[in-house]
Amino acid sequence: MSETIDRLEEVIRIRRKESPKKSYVAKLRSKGRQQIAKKLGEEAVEVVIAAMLGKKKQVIAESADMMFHHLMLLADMGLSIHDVFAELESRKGMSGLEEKANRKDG
Ligand SMILES: N=c1c2ncn([C@@H]3O[C@H](COP(=O)(O)OP(=O)(O)OP(=O)(O)O)[C@@H](O)[C@H]3O)c2ncn1[C@@H]1O[C@H](COP(=O)(O)O)[C@@H](O)[C@H]1O
Repeated sequence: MSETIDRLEEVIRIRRKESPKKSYVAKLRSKGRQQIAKKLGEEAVEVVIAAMLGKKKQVIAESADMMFHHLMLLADMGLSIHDVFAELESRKGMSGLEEKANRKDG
């Protein structure tokens, strides 16, 4: 699982520098961060719709699209999914309700 993510992060890092004519990653990247973020939002909505319809296969496919675009957005910001994993790790053992109560303003 982590290997798949690591491989994909590496592919994205390399493909970002390709010609937009040859690579989807390069093409979307050339449109700017707003477009990457927009695409992530669209894919997330598609996951939600598939889930509401109870379509498991579609949820899997749309989740893959969403995760791929999330990795692209993180890469565009000089971040890695491992930064997100570290944040999740730091929350270990803390109830979501407790975390919410301790939150200042985000
Ligand atoms: N995992 C993915 C991946 N998942 C989704 N997508 C693309 O994300 C897009 C999702 O958009 P939509 O579903 O809305 O379909 P669309 O109609 O093409 O969307 P528009 O952008 O045209 O609006 C599609 O074009 C998919 O091909 C991906 N494109 C690339 N990868 C990986 O990235 C690697 C490098 O890709 P290139 O940069 O194209 O070489 C590939 O080998 C794959 O491993």
